[in-house]
Amino acid sequence: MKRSRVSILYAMLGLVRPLWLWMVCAVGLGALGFFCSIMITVFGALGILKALGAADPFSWPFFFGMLAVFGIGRGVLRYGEQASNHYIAFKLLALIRDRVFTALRRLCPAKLEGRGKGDLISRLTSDVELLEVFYAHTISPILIALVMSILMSLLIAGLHPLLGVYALVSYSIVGIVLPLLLSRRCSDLGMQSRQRAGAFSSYLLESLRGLTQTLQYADGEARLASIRHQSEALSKSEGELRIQSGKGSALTGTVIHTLSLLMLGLCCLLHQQGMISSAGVLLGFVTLLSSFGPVTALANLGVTLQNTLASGERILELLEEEPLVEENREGCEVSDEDLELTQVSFAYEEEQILNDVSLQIRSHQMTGIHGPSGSGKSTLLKLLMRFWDVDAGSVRIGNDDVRDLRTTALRAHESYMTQDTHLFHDTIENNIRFVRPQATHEEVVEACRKASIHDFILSLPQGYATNVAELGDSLSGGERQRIGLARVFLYDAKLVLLDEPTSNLDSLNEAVILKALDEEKQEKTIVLVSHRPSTLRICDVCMEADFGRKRG
Ligand SMILES: Nc1ncnc2c1ncn2[C@@H]1O[C@H](COP(=O)(O)OP(=O)(O)OP(=O)(O)O)[C@@H](O)[C@H]1O
Repeated sequence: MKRSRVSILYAMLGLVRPLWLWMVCAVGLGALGFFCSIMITVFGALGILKALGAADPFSWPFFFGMLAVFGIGRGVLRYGEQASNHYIAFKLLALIRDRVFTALRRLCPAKLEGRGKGDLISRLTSDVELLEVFYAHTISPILIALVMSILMSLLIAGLHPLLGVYALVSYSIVGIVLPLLLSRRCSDLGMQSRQRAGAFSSYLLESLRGLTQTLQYADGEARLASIRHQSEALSKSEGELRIQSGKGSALTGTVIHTLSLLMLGLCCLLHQQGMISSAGVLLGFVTLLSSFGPVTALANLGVTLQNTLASGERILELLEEEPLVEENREGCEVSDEDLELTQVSFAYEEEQILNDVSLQIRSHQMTGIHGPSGSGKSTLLKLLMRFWDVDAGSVRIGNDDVRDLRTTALRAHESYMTQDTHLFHDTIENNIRFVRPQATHEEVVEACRKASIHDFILSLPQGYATNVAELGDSLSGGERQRIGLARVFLYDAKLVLLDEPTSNLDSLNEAVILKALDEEKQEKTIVLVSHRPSTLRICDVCMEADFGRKRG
């Protein structure tokens, strides 16, 4: 659902509430800074009038003193404004990143499984970065422009009320009408550019991951052509945004100078009517001309705001996305009893994978599951982990539906080894220990012996301290699989779910691992999915995965 720009702005502004004092500070310092800068020009005009003998409002020492005060004040105040704005912006970016990571934890794994990882990375990095523009360079300029427009209109009205009204209208044209006009002209460009950047990151990441496949099947040219095409499309939408931005600046400059010239004409007219002095003509003209700074900042926002709002929308989408599986924080503890599926039906969108399945898995036994590829064996394990919720029927441990169990208790009770073992950029030991950070080195070694990976680790240059990044992709599928198994042994959960734990192993390593599993099965409930008869042989019971899959 595409949300309105107002609602995005409202949601983004809501985040600033806890930092409102800093915002007041930024606006106050910014407005004073602009005031100093305008006064430098106004005092310059007064100095010219004094030099020409047309007016003598102050002495020369006072004149130069004030110029120095305004000059130095402008610099110091601008620094203070920028410091406050950036304090707000970076505090908020940290808060937003924290919220995004919390949202990802909530959505994981069901909502993230099919999602482009590059797009997620682009949301987490460049989209969040772009919000810096909003928090540091958008909110306070709007407020500063408002304060300064009122203040300067009142000051100019001191010369003649009509001039004050004209100044207010001029500020409104530059600060409100122009930004609205410019932002409308490139309304969809910002979103299009952010979406293209996300899709491009996804494609690049995917291409890097599949580099060996691409090389083997000579798909390089086609990939390169697609990368070129996407890169050109992205440059095109960014280029169009930049063109709009250039056109916007040109239009703003023209409008400001036209309004200033009209002001000069109006001042001359009032002077002819005897309503203002000749000094008033120069002062009115110079004051208006030099005071467009705050509203010009807004005119330029018209284009950049589109990009910022597009980023804001992509982040809000992620923050507000409803998880498929709601975490249970107050449910009951998990009992070490039989598992039971009663009339379970489950589909990934249209793909019906389990259809009215009822089965029982006895505790303290090893249950083997085999069956054709795609029949839903891994899906069954994920339902036992409650990575997804069933569409109909129930998954129970003892008397409790898994939906009623406290999710953290369920995770502590279960250990799930997937078909791919992901290794983090860390030492081999830490890659195993992270499942139980308080485990001793001896416990890690013991788990590795059970997983038949201890001798291999010792053969590495730095043994357990070897960083997997140093090994690059050189770890074989079987070695990765055994590291995954070592994690399972170290985690020591009551319910162990193993998805093809031996598919990449030679029979010697398979035998060591099966022996270790066999020794543990008295105290644990083990569910083992495998295509290998040699692995299934050690199971107490074996069942065929006949789950009634239907194609949508
Ligand atoms: N996150 C998902 N979204 C949509 N479809 C999915 C998802 N995960 C799996 N599937 C589909 O569900 C079907 C069953 O997958 P599952 O991994 O459970 O089969 P399996 O029996 O374990 O297969 P294998 O023996 O090949 O590992 C497959 O067709 C798969 O494409």
